[in-house]
Amino acid sequence: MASTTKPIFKLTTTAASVSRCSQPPPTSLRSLSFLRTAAVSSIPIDIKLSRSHLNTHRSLSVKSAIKTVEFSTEPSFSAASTSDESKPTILVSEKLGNAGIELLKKLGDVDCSYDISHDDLCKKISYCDALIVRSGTKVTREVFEASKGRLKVVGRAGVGIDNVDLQAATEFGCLVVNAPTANTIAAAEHGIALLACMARNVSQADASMKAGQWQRNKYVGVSMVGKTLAVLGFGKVGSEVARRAKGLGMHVIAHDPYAPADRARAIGVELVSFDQAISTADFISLHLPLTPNTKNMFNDETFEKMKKGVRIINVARGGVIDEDSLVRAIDSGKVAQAALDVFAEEPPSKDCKLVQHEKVTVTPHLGASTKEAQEGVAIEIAEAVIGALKGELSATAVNAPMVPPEVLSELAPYVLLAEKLGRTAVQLVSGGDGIKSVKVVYRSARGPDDLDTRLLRAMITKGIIEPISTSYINLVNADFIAKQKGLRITEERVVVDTYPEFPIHSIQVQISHVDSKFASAISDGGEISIEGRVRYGVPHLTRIGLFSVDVSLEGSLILCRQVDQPGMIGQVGNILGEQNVNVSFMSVGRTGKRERAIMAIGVDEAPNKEALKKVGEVSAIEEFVFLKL
Ligand SMILES: NC(=O)C1=CN([C@@H]2O[C@H](COP(=O)(O)OP(=O)(O)OC[C@H]3O[C@@H](n4cnc5c(N)ncnc54)[C@H](O)[C@@H]3O)[C@@H](O)[C@H]2O)C=CC1
Ligand SMILES: O=C(O)C(=O)COP(=O)(O)O
Repeated sequence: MASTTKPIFKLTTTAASVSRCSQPPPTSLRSLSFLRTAAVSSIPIDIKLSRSHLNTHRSLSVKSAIKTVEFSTEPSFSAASTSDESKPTILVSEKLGNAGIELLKKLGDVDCSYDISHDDLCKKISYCDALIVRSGTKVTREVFEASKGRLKVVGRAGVGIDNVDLQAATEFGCLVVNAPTANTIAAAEHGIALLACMARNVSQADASMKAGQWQRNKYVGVSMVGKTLAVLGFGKVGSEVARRAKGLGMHVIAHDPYAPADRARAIGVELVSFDQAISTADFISLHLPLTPNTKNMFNDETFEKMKKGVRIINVARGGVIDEDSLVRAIDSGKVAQAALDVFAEEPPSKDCKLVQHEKVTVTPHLGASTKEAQEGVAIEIAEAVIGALKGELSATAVNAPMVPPEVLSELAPYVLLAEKLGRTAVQLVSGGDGIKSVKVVYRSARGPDDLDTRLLRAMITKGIIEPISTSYINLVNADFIAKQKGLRITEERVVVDTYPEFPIHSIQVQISHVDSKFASAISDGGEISIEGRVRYGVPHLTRIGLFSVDVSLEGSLILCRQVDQPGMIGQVGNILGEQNVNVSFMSVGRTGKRERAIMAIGVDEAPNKEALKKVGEVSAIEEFVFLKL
């Protein structure tokens, strides 16, 4: 079993045509919006651009993380690869619909180890690239640790992700995706089923008849029509419950601080405060996620505020109710009945008082369990996991920014520029107290609200941190790792008068409070400052400190500062040529004729020490630095 796969961040794209002018006119940008299928998940980047403007169909492959000092790249998994070795292993730990399993099988080896123990999960996980769970599997920090960095994605085949340690997932750079829509109706229908069942004592009467009784007087119920139902958590399930309850003739109110008022209005539901909701309702139906805020939200104090004889339905999460408090509230008569699909601990203990209570109707977490919902969820999660494994950014990512495909396609060339700038800037640092403060300035014709820079910031962070650490950084963990390392990244957006079709004109990276091994990279403010732009779809370095240059950020780079004079390019070129080092780009920026100049030389091969020594010995060269991009 190959265990060498690493998180990937992969953008795969083909340029139909690219203009050769330095700033392609707006029309050619449209042909540059070639990244429709650009995909992002994690590192390293592998970008392939077909440069058809050269009419050679030469494939330009930019492997970003391959030449750094402390960071070696093991073969990265690519879903496009056909070799079995690179097939991902997908562990499915709970029953998943067949349609989803079939989809997964097309991509990788699927191991259906249903109801696997936690210990066995920890043993298996280091061979798995993806894990698919429902609510029964606890994906703890231990699981991520045991995965040893191989696990790239956890797919939650359903909505609630309270059984996944999101913080640990993020720290380990593991994407978590869920399937948030396919079981909404099933859960709402189950909520309504429990509501009606409870109001009319269906389960109790059924059990009594099966025990040979005929107790018509004992099981007189209450009517629903005209009663007030408070929906707590007016999200997908909550609003579908509300819609159905309206159909039953109920007066529906809801509490949800984040719910849009127009959705409530459209369904005919009044949004009210928490206290108003719980104190006026005859029935309360819970549809909140389990979070630190909602844990034990229903406790002695909240039950006290409720109307005497209230009835409670919980199809959300057991943990939002303090179960001992609920038992007390039922026994005191404050709560007349409860209907519960979910429990703080699942399955609950055999002697769980709520399960045994005659005023409580229970089901074993069946909210999502309809054939239709399970097939839907299976397909939804399989597609999300497959996308993530292929390197696409998921629309249902739970612990990473969701970048819409159209934004992603626009930003793709700038993503590479961002990482290269970060990588270049960090190599210019020679000392100081470590890198603590980085400022990124985006120059763009677009207003600040029209530019989503999270992806770029993540890649700059990756470029800065990876060469100086052993961490693998991707969109999921970039902000976390930066924070952990005490790295403060601030962003500034400057509106410039240029083509608005281009999302970004230039990106500038400044590192302050550090010394530089190349003094010319220090700008007026005393910080290391470099700037870059995308030209012909390729990242270019356009400024170092106070000097303008124009050199493609590919391969390696030699930066020399010299007194501007004839013959310099020839001298350095000869030294490199003697060592068979191919020069790909050369650019000179100077403060004025015969004054200080910076020569930026792009080289395909890394020059050996002897060549670099000779470059340093050229008398007019005052300082130089060699950077691996
Ligand atoms: N029993 C079962 O089998 C199923 C249970 N569920 C659970 O149902 C719950 C709701 O699921 P969805 O509607 O799909 O999620 P959702 O995310 O669409 O809705 C949750 C709503 O709760 C609101 N909310 C969050 N904190 C709140 C607070 N403190 N007070 C009031 N409202 C708050 C949010 O603003 C959101 O609108 C989740 O806990 C989910 O896990 C969902 C499907 C099946
Ligand atoms: O989607 C949810 O939040 C659910 O609670 C459904 O859970 P399940 O997938 O049936 O274990």
